[in-house]
Amino acid sequence: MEAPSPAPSGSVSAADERDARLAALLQRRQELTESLADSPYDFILFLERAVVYSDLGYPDLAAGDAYRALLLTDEAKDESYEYHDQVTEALENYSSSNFPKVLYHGTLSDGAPDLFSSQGSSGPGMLNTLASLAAVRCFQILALSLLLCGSLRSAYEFCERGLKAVPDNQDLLEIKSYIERLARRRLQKADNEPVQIQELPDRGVVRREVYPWNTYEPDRFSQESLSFLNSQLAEMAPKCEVRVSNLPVLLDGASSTDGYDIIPTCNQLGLFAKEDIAPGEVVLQEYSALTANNRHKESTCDACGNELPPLTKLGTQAKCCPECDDTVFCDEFCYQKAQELYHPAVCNKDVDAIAKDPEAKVADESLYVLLLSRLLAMSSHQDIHPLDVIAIKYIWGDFVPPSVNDIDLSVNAEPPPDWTLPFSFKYNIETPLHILEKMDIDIFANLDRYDTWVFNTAYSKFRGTASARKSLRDGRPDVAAVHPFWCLANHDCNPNVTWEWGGRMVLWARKTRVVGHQPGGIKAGEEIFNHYCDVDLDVQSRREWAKGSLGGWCMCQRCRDEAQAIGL
Ligand SMILES: C[S@@+](CC[C@H](N)C(=O)[O-])C[C@H]1O[C@@H](n2cnc3c(N)ncnc32)[C@H](O)[C@@H]1O
Repeated sequence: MEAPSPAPSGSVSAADERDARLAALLQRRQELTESLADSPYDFILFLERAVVYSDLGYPDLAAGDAYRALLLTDEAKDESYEYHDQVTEALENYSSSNFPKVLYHGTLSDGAPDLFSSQGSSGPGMLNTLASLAAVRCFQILALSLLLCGSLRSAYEFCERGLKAVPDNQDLLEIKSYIERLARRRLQKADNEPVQIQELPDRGVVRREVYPWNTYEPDRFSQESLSFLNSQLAEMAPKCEVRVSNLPVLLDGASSTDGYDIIPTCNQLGLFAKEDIAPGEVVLQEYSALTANNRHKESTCDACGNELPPLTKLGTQAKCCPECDDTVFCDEFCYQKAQELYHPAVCNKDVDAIAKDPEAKVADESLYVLLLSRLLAMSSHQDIHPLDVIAIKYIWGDFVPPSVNDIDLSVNAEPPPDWTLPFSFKYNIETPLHILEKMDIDIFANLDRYDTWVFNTAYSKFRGTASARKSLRDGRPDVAAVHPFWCLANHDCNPNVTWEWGGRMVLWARKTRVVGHQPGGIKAGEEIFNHYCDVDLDVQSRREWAKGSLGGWCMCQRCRDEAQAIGL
């Protein structure tokens, strides 16, 4: 075999071509985002950006844009709708001689030619033609993108809605058969067995990353970030400080490195003792209003998530919001915190029932979307970008580099294993937009704050850091919270602290350590190690658990020693 000849100088390698294509797509995305800031009701721009997202390999973001475009096509068709006039104005420059290229996609009107030809090529007729064609394009992008994200039931529903308008549309028919094929494979059904829509899985996974255009992530290791975090920490944990911690790289599964003296490590943040802390002493006490409760009309504080105080003969210290009686707080402190941080954005806005009392199988999802809802209320009330809300700004979302997430874009490709952010049309796109609309936020004109990628970034930060409490009645998770300082403490299966969440999240120095029942207490300079799992479990169970919750095989000293001792 001949050795490959070196590429002639000046020739472009495949990698260079790929990089150039990526750069051009990112540039186009930026331009379209800026155009949308100027003309937020132009559904053609949303569709164009959806296509760019698809080409970049972000089908979830493509679905988000196609869905906003679809909502705007409805606005265009009905004069009585809220944004009808704005859509009409935004689209007045399109005409039959300046027809949007994004609508030249196959024969969008297959099976229903009259639907489009009879509507006209100027004025309101033109608007209707554009809206009808764009709606079909939206259905195609939604169906295909949601299929790629694994949200099969929603993909199928959009296919069906599209086929109702254009029954012979080839793209939609093909996508429908792909969905059925994939569903049969996932449900382990034979090729000819019918698939019922209700049985289609709707939960998939998408990329979990700092998007290339996300300028909101701080450099968490910079002196500026550390100083800010430590100024905030001073009151809740006076004997601790935030520092860079060197942690083992988590592995995907069993490895032979348990006995090694040196294992691969990476830098993250962690909490450290600045002074000696005595056994049993409180290490940290943190208040958070980034909480969620998925039971409608439950007796918990709207702000901190704690059980409301009981009614005594002298009454109760609980306090209702004077404007919306259904919202109750533990006491004056929680009421004032809510007023300061989020409540005016949702007061009397009819958001209370959204995502409440869910079926058991989506109890977790409902808590995450309710945490997002609280974050959106904080962002709106504090008039800042959601990713600048202090409660999440410095949280690391266990992101992986965008290059690791790149995909094969063919319809037959499975999501690659590195996609780890749970996704569904309902919780990542539809419900957040519904919540914003209830809060009287214009979901088109405020795209810079409330774009789909912003929701995904917030979800990445919640997953892995939110703590949940289970109901004593039925064991379902019904209250959740994010405590951004508590969650800076890393995990160890021989922890030196333990935690409890009531109205505050509290960390205590353990009186006795798990390994060898050594006395507790933490020396100045030592790292604070919390436990994310039940440390009484055996090493195998702890490591299985850690794969889901910590992000990989736990490599703490106790796990490595115990695994080596039993020859795992
Ligand atoms: C709740 S955060 C802890 C704070 C985090 N280190 C930071 O920089 O913000 C949980 C993440 O920290 C890392 N982590 C925590 N404990 C660890 C350990 N014992 N070994 C390796 N990584 C750990 C994992 O990446 C995990 O997903």
